[in-house]
Amino acid sequence: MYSFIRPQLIVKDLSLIKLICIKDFDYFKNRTASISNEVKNLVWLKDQKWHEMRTTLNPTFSSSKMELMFNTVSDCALQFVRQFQKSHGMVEVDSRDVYARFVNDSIASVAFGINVSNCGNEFLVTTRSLQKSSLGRSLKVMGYSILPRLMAMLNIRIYPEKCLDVFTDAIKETICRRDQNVSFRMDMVHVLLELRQGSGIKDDREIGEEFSVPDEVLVGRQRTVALSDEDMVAHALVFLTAGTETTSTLMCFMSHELAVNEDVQKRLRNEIDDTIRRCDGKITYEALVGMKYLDMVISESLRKWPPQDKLERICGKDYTIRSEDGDICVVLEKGINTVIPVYAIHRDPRYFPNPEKFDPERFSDENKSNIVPYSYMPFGLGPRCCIAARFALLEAKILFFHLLHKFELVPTDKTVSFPRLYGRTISQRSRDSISIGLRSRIVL
Ligand code: HEM
Repeated sequence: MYSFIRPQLIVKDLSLIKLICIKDFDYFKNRTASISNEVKNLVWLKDQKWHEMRTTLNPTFSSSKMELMFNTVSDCALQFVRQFQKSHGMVEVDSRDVYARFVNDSIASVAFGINVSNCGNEFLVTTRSLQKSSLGRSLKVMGYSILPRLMAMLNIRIYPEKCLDVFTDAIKETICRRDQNVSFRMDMVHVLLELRQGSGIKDDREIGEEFSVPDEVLVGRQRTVALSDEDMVAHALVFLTAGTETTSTLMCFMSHELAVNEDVQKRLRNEIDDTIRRCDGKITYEALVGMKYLDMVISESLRKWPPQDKLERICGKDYTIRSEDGDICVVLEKGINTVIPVYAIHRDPRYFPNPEKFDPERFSDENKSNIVPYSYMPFGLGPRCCIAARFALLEAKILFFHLLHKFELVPTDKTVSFPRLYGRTISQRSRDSISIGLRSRIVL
């Protein structure tokens, strides 16, 4: 999209990728998604401010916070599964649509503290309108990334004011209720409120149990800035926009792979049945994160269908890359856009033999050490990697746990063998609707 404005360099060399994303981070600025503290216009934070905000927000997504949010997300997943249990026989669903609804509900629930099914349609309709891509909005986002000051001076808004009012009212109402102790729930609003009040920050356990979570998520744990109510609205909105399409895309493609790979689905269902038996019928957080095959299936879905198909970094200063013996390899000029083609690397047979095959075994304990460093990056790399990787994995794991406990996923007449992708969207989306049949299981 930006290639006609900035020269682009497509980087496939893994050592160069490491350099751009991790090592020489100061030279390479992020290009796409970012945390923002400006609710009206999605202004990317400048480096120092970004760093302060990122270290402030990191604890929101630590493993210990995920454990605390587990019940809230699990309730959303159970509610989602129950709606299909009401129908008899096989239910055919357009998975893109139903997962988008689930992810919306769960992020609304944890980031805005509201129960979508109780709060009427307005929130949902507004969220949908926010997520519809339009040329006008893409141009505004582009304008903000190129000329942020001018765009702000002209008071050009990325989101319609009415739409922002709905979100602002929703979160302010929740903050008010929580401040007055009218309601309590362990969710992102609660963690953000703790940050605002300066309590509960010390973070503790940071275990990268899940294979897909990049270690760099652990970068910087110090809280450095105080949050205002306005900041909280902005963050909730960024979480909603950054987290919905990516996570529902993962769920969509994972469903497809499970429906067409019966053996994988059967093995996963056996793991689910064993786990629920061991937990006396009620899944716990420890049991969920201990499910190895579930983690392997999700990791392989993210390998074959990475929801964000490329990473982008702009070179912030003229930069010379030298080989180990000092020879000049590449000279990058300030302003060049380096693009890391995640999708292409994930399907490169040098790193993932037989890449079209959906094979969770690549991520088994025995095999995962063979994965070449920097060849697998569904959540990005380095200090700018996805802040909420753990939350996204939690949502996907708990959803598939409850879904496969009650249903078999089967192909329908409309299921295509090889979903085609849109070429020009930010996250990887299927051009064909991904139709899945949900056939009730007899659970003993
Ligand atoms: C399967 C689901 C998801 C995938 C595959 C994904 C992927 C990514 C990627 C590739 C990046 C850019 C990393 C880089 O440039 O190195 C990113 C950034 C980001 N993601 Fe995610 N994401 C997912 C879910 C979520 C969720 C659920 C949320 C929020 C609740 C979220 C919030 C963010 C934010 C705020 C950033 C910007 C971080 C920063 O600027 O420091 N993502 N994500």
